[in-house]
Amino acid sequence: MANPPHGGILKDLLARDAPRREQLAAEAEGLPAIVLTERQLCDLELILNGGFSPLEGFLNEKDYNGVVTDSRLADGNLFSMPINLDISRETIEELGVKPGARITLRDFRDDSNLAIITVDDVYRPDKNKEAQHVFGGDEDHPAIKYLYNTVKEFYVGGKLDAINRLDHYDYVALRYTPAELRAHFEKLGWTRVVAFQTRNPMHRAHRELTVRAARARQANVLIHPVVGLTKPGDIDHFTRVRVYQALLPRYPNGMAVLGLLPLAMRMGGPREAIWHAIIRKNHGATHFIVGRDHAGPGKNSKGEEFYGPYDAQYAVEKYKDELGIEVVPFQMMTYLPDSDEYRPKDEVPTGTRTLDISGTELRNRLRTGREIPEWFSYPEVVKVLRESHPPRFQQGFTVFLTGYQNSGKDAIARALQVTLNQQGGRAVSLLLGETVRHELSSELGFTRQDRHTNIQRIAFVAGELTKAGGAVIAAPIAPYEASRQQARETVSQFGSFYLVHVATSLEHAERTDKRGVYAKARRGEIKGFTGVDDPYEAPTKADLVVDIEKHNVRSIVHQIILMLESEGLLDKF
Ligand SMILES: Nc1ncnc2c1ncn2[C@@H]1O[C@H](COP(=O)(O)OS(=O)(=O)O)[C@@H](OP(=O)(O)O)[C@H]1O
Repeated sequence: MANPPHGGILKDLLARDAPRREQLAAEAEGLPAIVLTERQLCDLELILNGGFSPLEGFLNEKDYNGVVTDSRLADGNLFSMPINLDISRETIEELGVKPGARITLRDFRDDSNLAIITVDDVYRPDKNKEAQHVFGGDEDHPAIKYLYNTVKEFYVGGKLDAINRLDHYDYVALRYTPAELRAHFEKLGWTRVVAFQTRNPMHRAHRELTVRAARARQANVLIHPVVGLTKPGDIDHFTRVRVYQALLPRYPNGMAVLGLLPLAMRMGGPREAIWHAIIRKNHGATHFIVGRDHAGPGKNSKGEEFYGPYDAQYAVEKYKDELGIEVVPFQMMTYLPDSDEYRPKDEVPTGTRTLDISGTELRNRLRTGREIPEWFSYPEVVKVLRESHPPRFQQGFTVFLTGYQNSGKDAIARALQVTLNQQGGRAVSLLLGETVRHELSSELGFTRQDRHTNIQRIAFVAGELTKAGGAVIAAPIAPYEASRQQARETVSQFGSFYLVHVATSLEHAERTDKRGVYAKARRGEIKGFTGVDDPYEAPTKADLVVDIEKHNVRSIVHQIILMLESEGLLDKF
């Protein structure tokens, strides 16, 4: 038998309401609807499937206050994380959200009606109190930032009627609801299950740790990674799930199961650890591993940790008896090269040589293509990570040239395109101002707003091509600093961005203008022309500044190539 759920009954609302499904679905069509955010959707999924048992809906004020202050629902049950449906004043007024009202909860991805909430109350939370009690109050904390910047002013409490389960299209077979996981354990004859929470790729240390935990308790292992929302900057869940799948055969046959958890993490350290334990208990696990700095958000702007390294372990220890899931605390695992084994840090005799590779170091090695040793990870795991993190010479990049019309930027861009084509290895895309104006921005003029829009369109396309591993050369005038900065931010999400200022003087550009565009502008036939009667804001933070009066196109292209080479982008093909 799997572990009984928190509160005694698994609140599988989907199963409970299945007999009334058609009736509820018809009712939902005629009700006002709230379209849920991504975080709310994650929360809803775990309310509907019983992952958050004993919750049957979003917290009303009484439950919320209890959870915030004492980690307890009004009925006394332990629950450490407030689960709220936040809503703006406008939505309240527009939809008539008031006690007794029934409101449909809708999925923003496909407009499907997922549930109906019967409003218990609508209340304004004390966000300062929530920030302080639940997350520790540090304003750099990501959940506190989210609370102040994104969470709406009011919370709606109320129980739910379930209509549809959320549709997923990735790794569907691995997304077990608590009931499904319980049935699976039952089928396997597992009675003792150690759950392992993770939002990172798993390597040898994690495999050793989970096997050790299971061995000591004669249990099996549930690898239960979060695939909902994790910390920004984490490796995406698609890659991670492929990693877990690659790792699974490294466990003794039949020892471990992989199940995905659609949780929206808050990085709430101690509070989050208790919540995680409750969720795992609901999924049937009997044991739960809590490591160092469990669900911690890293460091604040002053470089300090938000929580003590073992605060999460102390917190779950405190509620051990009523949690009803045995918490397995563990220290960091470290590698002992002389005996070729992993051990928890506190079990390493003093003076013994140890080796570790930090997450940052791993990312560096992936980026540069440097070796990742077998003592650290399995080749099949490394292969998956390398596919998602190609070394620099396979990554995309954007070279963004800016300067006056006829500054030479177009000639440089064309010559650079040819040079990169000669090098091979990447598709090269050329986005000349002229081409973009024709193909993407033909309805735009040259007002500040239109020019900004034009540059952001270029940035969008450059970002997508960079993501796909291409080399992008863009060469609009791009006269405004703010537009260029925003373009840099857009592209940098996907790869390197280099701003090259073609700082040829206006006099030179105008004097050598064979097309007579400047002359037209001077005669007033073109209005608001850059350099004539519209400003060009010279970049303050260009990666390279070149000038066609000082160097010819060939040597400028060479300078750009040397810059790309020094970044490892042209290393080897
Ligand atoms: N008012 C005004 N100001 C600047 N440029 C003008 C203007 N009107 C038309 N053109 C012609 O448009 C081309 C430059 O467009 P860009 O997209 O590079 O400009 S911007 O970055 O959006 O500011 C560039 O075309 P080409 O000369 O063919 O490159 C300009 O000559």
